[in-house]
Amino acid sequence: MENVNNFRVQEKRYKCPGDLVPDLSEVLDTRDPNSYGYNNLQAVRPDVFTYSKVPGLIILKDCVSPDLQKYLLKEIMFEQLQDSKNKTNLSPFYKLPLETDSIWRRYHDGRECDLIEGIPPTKPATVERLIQKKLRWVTLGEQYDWTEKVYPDPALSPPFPTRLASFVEDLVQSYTDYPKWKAEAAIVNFYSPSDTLSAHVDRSEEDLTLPLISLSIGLDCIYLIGGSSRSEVPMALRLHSGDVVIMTGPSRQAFHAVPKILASTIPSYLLTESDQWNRWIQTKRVNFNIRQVRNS
Ligand SMILES: O=C(O)CCC(=O)C(=O)O
Ligand SMILES: [Fe+2]
Repeated sequence: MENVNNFRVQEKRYKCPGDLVPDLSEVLDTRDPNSYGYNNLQAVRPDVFTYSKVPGLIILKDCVSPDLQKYLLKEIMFEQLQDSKNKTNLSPFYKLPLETDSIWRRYHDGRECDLIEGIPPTKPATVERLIQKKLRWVTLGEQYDWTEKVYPDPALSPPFPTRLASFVEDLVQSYTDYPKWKAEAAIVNFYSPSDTLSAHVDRSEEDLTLPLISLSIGLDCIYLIGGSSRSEVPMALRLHSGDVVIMTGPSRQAFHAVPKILASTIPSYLLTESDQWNRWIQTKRVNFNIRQVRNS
């Protein structure tokens, strides 16, 4: 049965519209010792787990403090998003205002009804719609060229945010065999409850054995990770705000996907800011996917 797409079967099982909740009875949850597969977790240290069926995967539960989570979200929304060197999925389609007039700042200042001009044939859209629905990713540091499928000249790229870099570099140093690993590029993914990310392997970096870091803030999600082919049945893992996953060893080149974002799971510590902020984060999962691009 080598060519049965077992990954697809599991994606379909968890994918469901908006606020609906799929059957979670076969989802591993590091916060619930009674959850499916919990007995296959090995605790390397308290709150640091490996999982026998996905060799190389390291799960760091609750690894990002609430203060650091808020700092990282603000760094992205207020600082990185206003820099035209950081590409977003909106960049080719809208005339995005930048710096202190950025779409986030307008949203945050109560100007969510402002219309942002589209680049023809794209029609204009409100700040509200761009921030709440259409913004799906922004890239940091070395900017991947999705058309040419390359990382362009590093000399032209904006600097990688320093606090994010040092935080994840310390994690890679502590938990993997790659002490010199450097955070050079990141894609920050924004998901609402109806958004998904389909099965893929990240293959654009020069050395595909170097670890890849995935840091999650906001709503919980179901993360699927399998093996080197789509025929392998993936494990389903519930990720919470503050969790980090390190894909190293064989898991670095394993198929993975996000078939479901779980509505109404926002931790209360993320809801202590302005009304606009709270209204935004309440329906978002923000994932920082961080890579070393160059062969050192
Ligand atoms: O959102 C996630 O947890 C995964 C994102 C991902 O796999 C990617 O950006 O390549
Ligand atoms: Fe990925």
